[in-house]
Amino acid sequence: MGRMTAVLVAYAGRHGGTRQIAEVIAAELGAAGLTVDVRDAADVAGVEHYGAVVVGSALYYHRWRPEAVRLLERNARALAERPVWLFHSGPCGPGAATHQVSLPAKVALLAARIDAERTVTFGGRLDPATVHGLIPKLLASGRRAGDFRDWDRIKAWARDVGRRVRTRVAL
Ligand SMILES: Cc1cc2nc3c(=O)[nH]c(=O)nc-3n(C[C@H](O)[C@H](O)[C@H](O)COP(=O)(O)O)c2cc1C
Repeated sequence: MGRMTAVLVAYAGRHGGTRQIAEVIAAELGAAGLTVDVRDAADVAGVEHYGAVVVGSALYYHRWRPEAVRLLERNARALAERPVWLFHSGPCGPGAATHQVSLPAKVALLAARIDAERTVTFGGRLDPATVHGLIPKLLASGRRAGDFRDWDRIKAWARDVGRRVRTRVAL
């Protein structure tokens, strides 16, 4: 397996829900025969070693986490030379499974610069026990409380990415 088949899956979140999505994506890509690194976006020094990159962020107040935005900003040129897939995770409650959220404006500009693939939205997880502060507790209450991550959908998306990586990246 050549160097260019290595894929980076970088994530940013606050309560571990997005990290677990990144890990499941990485496992699917690994099962497809790709070499995969899964990293906290804050720990990514560069993307030059990777043939393709997946970047995912949790949504907080309609924004991406700053670590994920910084990764896109700092590596925009190198990312533009590679296939890049973006995902975000957030919607909770009724309709979470199908709700597609558009990219925050700043991230949309970066995505255009990078020529990223179309972004996918995955449902999120809201646990009233782990969020801190009055507004977060309110947000995490009632019908929005729970785990709305659809693992089958996430895995199917990852398998599709894997297929595309294999056809687009020079082996
Ligand atoms: C304070 C707060 C604000 C949030 N804002 C949004 C939002 O604007 N859009 C959205 O879709 N989800 C929003 N969510 C839901 C989170 O994105 C969801 O809980 C996600 O799974 C968190 O990922 P993490 O565990 O990786 O931090 C918010 C959650 C909290 C606690």
